Order: sequence, then C-alpha cells, then structure tokens
Amino acid sequence: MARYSSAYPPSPAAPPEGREAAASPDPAREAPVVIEAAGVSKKFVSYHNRATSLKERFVRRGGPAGDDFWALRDIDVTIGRGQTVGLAGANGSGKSTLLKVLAGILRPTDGRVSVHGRIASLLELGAGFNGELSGRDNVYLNASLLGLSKREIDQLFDSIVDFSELRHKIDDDVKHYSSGQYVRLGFAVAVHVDPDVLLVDEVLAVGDEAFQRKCLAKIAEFRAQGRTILFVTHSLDLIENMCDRILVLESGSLFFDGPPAVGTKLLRQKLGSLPAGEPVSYQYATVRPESVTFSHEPGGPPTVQYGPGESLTVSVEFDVTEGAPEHVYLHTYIVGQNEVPIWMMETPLGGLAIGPGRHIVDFSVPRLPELLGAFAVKVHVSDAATGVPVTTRRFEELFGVGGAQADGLLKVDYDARLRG
Ligand SMILES: Nc1ncnc2c1ncn2[C@@H]1O[C@H](COP(=O)(O)OP(=O)(O)OP(=O)(O)O)[C@@H](O)[C@H]1O
Repeated sequence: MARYSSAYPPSPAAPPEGREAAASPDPAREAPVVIEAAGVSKKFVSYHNRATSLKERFVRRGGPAGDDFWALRDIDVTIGRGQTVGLAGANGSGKSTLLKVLAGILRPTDGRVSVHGRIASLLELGAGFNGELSGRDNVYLNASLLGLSKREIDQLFDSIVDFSELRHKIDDDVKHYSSGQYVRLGFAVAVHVDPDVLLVDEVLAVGDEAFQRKCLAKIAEFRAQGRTILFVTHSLDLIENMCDRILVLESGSLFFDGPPAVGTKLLRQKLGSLPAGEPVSYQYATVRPESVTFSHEPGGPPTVQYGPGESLTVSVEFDVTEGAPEHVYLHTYIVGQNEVPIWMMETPLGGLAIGPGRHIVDFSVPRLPELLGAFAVKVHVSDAATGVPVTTRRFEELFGVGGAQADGLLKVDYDARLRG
C-alpha cells in the first residue's frame, strides 16, 4: 500500500506559464549546459525549377536563382549534461538538419550554436567516411578528426573493430561495405572516442536487430555514465523508454520540448495514429520527482542490496509548485536491464491530494520475489482528474536483489535429470 507524507516546507518558486515554465525547473536542466542553440534558422535554396540546358539557362538569365526554403526556423534549445533527448517529427520536419547544425557540419543561416565538450556524431550514411579508403584507414581518419592521437587510436583499434564485428572486412575499401556495415563501423568509432556528447541520426535503423540491441545497450551505458545523448528516431516507443526529454519539430519549428509521455502523445495525435481527442495540457515541471531512495522500511537507513523475500521500500521524493494538478497519480516502474519493466506500483485510486512543497511517497513491498539482478526506477506522474501526463523521470540509482545478475532474471527451483 502506498504511503504519502509531506516532509518539507513549501517551495517558494513558482515557474512562469507556458514553454518557459517547462524549460526551466527540471533538475536535469539545471545541469551544466552542453548544447545551446539560440535563434537557429537554416535556409536552403531549392532548385526545383533549375535550368536543364544551356539555352534555358541563357533565356532565364537574371531570373531568380532558386527558391529559399527554411528547413529550421528560430530554434531555441538548451540541453544540460547527462540528458538523453529524443528528436522526433514527421518526415522533412528538420531533424537531420538540426543535428547537423548542432554537430557543426552545417552552418546556421541565423542564430548561434555552442557545444561544450567532445562531440561524436553518427549522422548519415557516408558522412565522415572516405569510400576510397579501407575500413582501417577510415577508423584512423575518423578518430583523429574527433581529436584522438595516433597512439590513442592504436590502443582503441581492436576494441573498435571488435565492436563493429567487421574484422574480416577491415582492410576492404569502405565503398564496398553494405549500408549496415557502414553504420557498424561509424557507430563503433563514435562510441570509442570518449565523447561527452553523442549525436545519432536514424541510421541505427539500418543495423540488423542484434546490432541495434548492441547500440541501444551502449546508449544506455552512456546514459548511466552521465553523458549527453541526442538522437533522432521515428520510434516513439524508444523515446518513451530511453529519453528524459523529447523535442518535436514541425516544419522546421520547435513544436514541443518536454516530457516524452506528453510529446509522443501530441505527435501521435498530429500524425493521426491517435485520435485527436482532448488537447494535451502541458504542465511539465509542476510536479518534479527529485530523488529516489531504497530501504527496508519507510524512513529506514538507505540500503542497496536485498535478498529475495526481504522487504523493500522505494521512497520517491518530489517537488510540487503552483499550477500543479490538485490530485496526481504516481506510477513507479521497477525496470531491469534494457529498460524492461519488471513491475509497477501506483498510488491509490483518486490520486494523491498535493499542494505546493516537497513530498515523499513510500512504495513498500513486504516480500521481494525471487529475483536476480540490478534494478532502476522510473516514475511517471499524471493528473488524476484528466489522465494527462505531467512528467516522467528515470533515475540512475540502482538496487540489487539476490546478488549480481547471473543467467536470468528469476530464481526458479528446478530439477535436471538424464532420461534414457
Ligand atoms: N541540402 C539541402 N538542400 C535543400 N533542401 C534540403 C537540404 N537538406 C535538407 N533539405 C530539406 O529540408 C527539409 C528538412 O530535411 P531533414 O532531412 O532535416 O528532415 P528530417 O526531419 O530529418 O526528415 P526524415 O524524417 O525524412 O529523415 C526537407 O524538406 C528537406 O528536403
């Protein structure tokens, strides 16, 4: 049964309304800024009426050279260290262009971009590789462009090749690689150069399933290490499972910046995969899960290691500011490796009556099941009256049950006998 207690004096600060309200108070956003885009716009010239012959070019002399096309318009984004951000939007909405501008591959027409720290990117097939060179030479070329010395690359080379699983191809020219092999090598280099910021385009979709799993595990590892990740994907489920935040672009403008649960719903409504229904109201950051602690009983000393059958209390501490819904549900998911949900605990029907201030909800499990492994916690808050999501936060803190993960998730009694 969930227990609800109010433990701290009210917080004085109430955020302003609207997008600014969403952008400022999330604790993750108060981390040092690693990526900042201010007023970024990008114009391309579209030559769809381009002259195809000399004569045509002569006749059109002096006419307009091409139509201006704004692929990005006035984008303001600040990304703090350690955030995992999904960049989504319909085809042609400007996602790849924004990633390229942030990576410094394209210069913005207007506005300013600053990135602090080493940035590694895997942007599009072929970008950064020279097809006439072997895989081996491209590893050296790419890693040196990302700032590594020859000696450092020598040391990492085997690990890069092992990650890509392309040892048999490493001395072939890259122009003979398949698109999946290209991406394997590019991703292997990008994750080995010790980047502070990783930018990844939808290219991951090109890899086979085994490689996609490997890449996602690497992204989860980077996330746990507090690195900053921005990736483009059309998989909204992936964003819901892996990201702290979603940016949704629409025709080059930033349409939404906030919690994945809200952004994905809005985008699905926009793309027609969800009925339009009630407009999603946007209350991000009015209820903010701040920390999670594990103990045997509410208020007990923090403990990280448990045995099957022992009691566990997961205490979620959260801040509420003015403008928050009067009643909220907290859904607390215990997640295992690769973000697999193991079980969910929710607050009682009708929701919690909350006022501004700091509160703690204790979710107490009297007897842990026969589990093995290390587990994390994801908290999802929604408005109890409307069901509208308010925020989601996935914490990095882990608790363990039954020692290190062995060969499975469950401890199951069994018997093995030779028959015949
Ligand atoms: N070099 C270029 N010259 C002219 N137009 C361009 C150029 N690069 C991109 N565009 C246009 O800019 C718009 C945004 O393209 P972008 O590739 O950023 O979209 P996207 O959101 O990544 O799309 P998708 O989901 O289809 O990959 C598109 O209309 C595209 O045609």
